[in-house]
Amino acid sequence: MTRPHLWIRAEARPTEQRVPIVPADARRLIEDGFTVTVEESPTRVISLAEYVEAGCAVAPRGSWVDAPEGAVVVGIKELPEDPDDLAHTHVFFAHAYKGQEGADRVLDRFRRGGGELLDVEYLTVDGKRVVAFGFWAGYVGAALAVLRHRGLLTGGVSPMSREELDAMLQQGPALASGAPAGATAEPERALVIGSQGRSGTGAMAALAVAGCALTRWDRADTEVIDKNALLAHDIMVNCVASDRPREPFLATADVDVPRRLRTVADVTCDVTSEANLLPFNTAITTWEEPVRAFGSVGNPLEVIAIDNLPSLLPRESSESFSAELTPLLPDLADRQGPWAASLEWFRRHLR
Ligand SMILES: NC(=O)c1ccc[n+]([C@@H]2O[C@H](COP(=O)([O-])OP(=O)(O)OC[C@H]3O[C@@H](n4cnc5c(N)ncnc54)[C@H](O)[C@@H]3O)[C@@H](O)[C@H]2O)c1
Repeated sequence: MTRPHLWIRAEARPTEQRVPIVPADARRLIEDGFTVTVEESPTRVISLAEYVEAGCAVAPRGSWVDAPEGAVVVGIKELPEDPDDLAHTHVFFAHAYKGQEGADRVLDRFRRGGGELLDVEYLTVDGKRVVAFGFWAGYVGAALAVLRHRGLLTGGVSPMSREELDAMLQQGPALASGAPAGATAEPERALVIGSQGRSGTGAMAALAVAGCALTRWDRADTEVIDKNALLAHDIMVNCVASDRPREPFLATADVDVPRRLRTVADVTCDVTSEANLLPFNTAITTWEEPVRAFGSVGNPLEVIAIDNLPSLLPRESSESFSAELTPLLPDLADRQGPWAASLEWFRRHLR
């Protein structure tokens, strides 16, 4: 069976520490007959030595442009601006099929160079995505909401390890001011909407580590939205994959009513979409300024809507992404299964 040469490129973004294939999986692929080359990278969370130990060849950063014909270049986020023409097969998240900014230029680069895009977002089986970062997105989003609620998130955020994050979560809920000595703090009430999905599962896991009292809602629980029940939580995490407009979970009018709810993590980040289920917020927040406040000073509703949450836990995100991608790679040479589905999207958009 043909095994293509996999070329793990260095990520172009200076803040991106993730990698699509981790050394343990690279080793398995090499044992299975693949050749794996890994580029040097100043940002990757995993050291080059671990790849060398696994049997990978090493190449300079950005040398994929001269990779042998037939090599498949694997990355996570966007390619660098150069070169103009893309001649290889590339596996990454290109965000090129929904009219996104810069999408035409990406497709033009493939058109001119004769290369091929196998976008990870479109690797599907029976229409369902098979490689995604959802779990860790939900985990980090929920964790940041808890830390904010406890007064432990006051500035920007940057990539960290799960151990660091969990250690902060395990400090437990803050005691109310004026509480008597020896009193124990009540766990925060936290609601996850979309709790059965990938990010919802991750959110539930982080909230459990934090010791919160959990409520989980999925589709059946939001057919009729019990607004009073929703507002009686301290923390809400929105993990819903929503593709059409419907009754919002929280409307602008809900921001100014008396409510217990104070902190929202919008993992979904559909902030500019007509499917936005939290329409009082129309912009993402950032690593530098993760929190935006709505409502009055005495009754704020604080929202965290960071759209690159998995990059904040680069090692765990890389490991789970690699675990999902690696079993698909034996079908890559023949463009079978999910590869055929992704290739079909590319061909349709290249016309
Ligand atoms: N912020 C980030 O960094 C980041 C990273 C990854 C994914 N995401 C986004 O998070 C969202 C969820 O992704 P996922 O991988 O967890 O999706 P998923 O398909 O695994 O899960 C979505 C869940 O939402 C539920 N759901 C759908 N409509 C609902 C409704 N009206 N009420 C209640 N539940 C409903 C589904 O039943 C499912 O359980 C997507 O919009 C995705 O783009 C954001």
